[in-house]
Amino acid sequence: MIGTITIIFCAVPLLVIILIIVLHKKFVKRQSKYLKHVPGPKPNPLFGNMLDFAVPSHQFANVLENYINQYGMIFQLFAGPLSSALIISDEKLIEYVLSSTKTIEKTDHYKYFHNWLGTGLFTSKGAKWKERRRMLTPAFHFSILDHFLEVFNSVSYIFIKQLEKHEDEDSFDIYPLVSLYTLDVICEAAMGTSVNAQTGSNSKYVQSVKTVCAILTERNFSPLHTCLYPLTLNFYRERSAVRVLHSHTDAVIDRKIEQMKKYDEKNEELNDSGTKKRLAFLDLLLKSNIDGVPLTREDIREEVDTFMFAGHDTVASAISFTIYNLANNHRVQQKAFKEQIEIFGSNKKEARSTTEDLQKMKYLELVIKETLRLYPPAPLFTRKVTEDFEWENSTIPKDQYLVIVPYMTQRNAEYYPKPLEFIPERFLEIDGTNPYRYIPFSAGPRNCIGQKFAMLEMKSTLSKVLRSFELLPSNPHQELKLAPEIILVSKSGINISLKKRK
Ligand code: HEM
Repeated sequence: MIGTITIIFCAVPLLVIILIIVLHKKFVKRQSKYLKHVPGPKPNPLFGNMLDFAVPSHQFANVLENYINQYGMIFQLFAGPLSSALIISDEKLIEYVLSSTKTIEKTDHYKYFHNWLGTGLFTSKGAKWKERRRMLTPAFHFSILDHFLEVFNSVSYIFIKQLEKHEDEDSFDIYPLVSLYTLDVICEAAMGTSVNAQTGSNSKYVQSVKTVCAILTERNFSPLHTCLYPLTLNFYRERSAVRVLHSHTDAVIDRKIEQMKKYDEKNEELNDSGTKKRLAFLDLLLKSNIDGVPLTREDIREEVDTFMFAGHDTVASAISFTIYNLANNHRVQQKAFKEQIEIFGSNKKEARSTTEDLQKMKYLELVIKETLRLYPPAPLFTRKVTEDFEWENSTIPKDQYLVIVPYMTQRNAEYYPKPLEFIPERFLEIDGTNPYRYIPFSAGPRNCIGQKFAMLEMKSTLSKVLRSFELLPSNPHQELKLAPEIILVSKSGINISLKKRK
């Protein structure tokens, strides 16, 4: 009896492994038929090339760099026995992929976001994505974004107070503070309410956002991410955090609907005290419709939640790395500070930026652009091929996964001389080059809808920081350990030091 059980226990896994190896061989044969001119490392029958990524996440970029040195800017990796992806940092193929309707769909990895975001703009596809994109584009028009300046100005006031607590410390990690700040900004902008993330008074909501973002990152890099996920502790932690997030958003929507009922069309731009009302994306969503049909409560919630996710850690990463670069490049900081003095005068540390002020910050814009080149907040993103297409003697087949890697493209010495040096002025001289070598906000029809909002937020925040503090390198100096997770982060923190300006 025991002998029979032992045989079954040994035979079943063995058969499964043999089956996987046979299927893998067939899959590799199919791939090499289509992608015969695409190089790449030989895959292991059970793990593909994933064993090379069994290193801490801050070493992923080195693994990719070694591959690029060996195989070039388009190569194939196997993400397991039966799944392959083309890893692309070549500007011409990026241009094709981001412009073509044959590659507009996102991969199945975006399904991980469905529990929280449903199928809002970031995760939807096909006709639903098209309708939503058309409906939401006016909400990001420059004239409407003007309303958000007031949000940036008032929330950054608290941010500066939080930074003052770290004055004269030799070294502190600025990222967690910036991340709470951008969460406050996006909550006010998306929902028109404050969660006071910086001062900690609505910590249940804030904690749930942080929990879900951390679990999503882990899930993207864990082998337990697919069918085994419901057996993990994270599954239950995510479920309970998402419940908190949804009930918060629902309550805000209900309150907004009640408020809107109170005001007639004539008064709707005014609040209780008769002053101009702050506009939130939610106000616009409540007035939106598709072909005359208003959005349902669930439709609205998924878009508000989408902005919450897409619009907070991306901007936090960008602002933190820009502050780091300013702190570590004295010449650049001096030039950026001089520009601020020219706009505001020398005794206007607390002055609120107007649209005209922000337009004048040309050098600060170059500093931000150069930061997004070296430290793109979305270091890679993926697409799925929906129809075969030809590329340099290969057929890229339907269902093929494509991984676009701005982090590598934007550090390529062929595209950017002295690629690892921080030189904002390089953006004064790049006219005429292929725009697809610079894609921190992606490009084409599925690019970042929040790009202008993000640029305004970054400029207005950094202007305030530059006018309030001299930014200094941390002491002792701490190397960044860059990890291209969903968002680009530094595993060793983004450490700087601050001195209050007189
Ligand atoms: C520095 C800040 C930001 C960066 C670098 C950034 C980058 C990106 C990138 C690379 C994509 C394409 C992702 C993909 O294809 O999977 C994207 C999409 C998107 N972003 Fe941003 N983003 C930023 C800020 C924002 C903000 C502030 C918002 C909202 C207020 C936002 C909302 C979105 C949405 C909704 C999408 C999906 C668009 C679609 O699929 O049609 N982003 N972003």
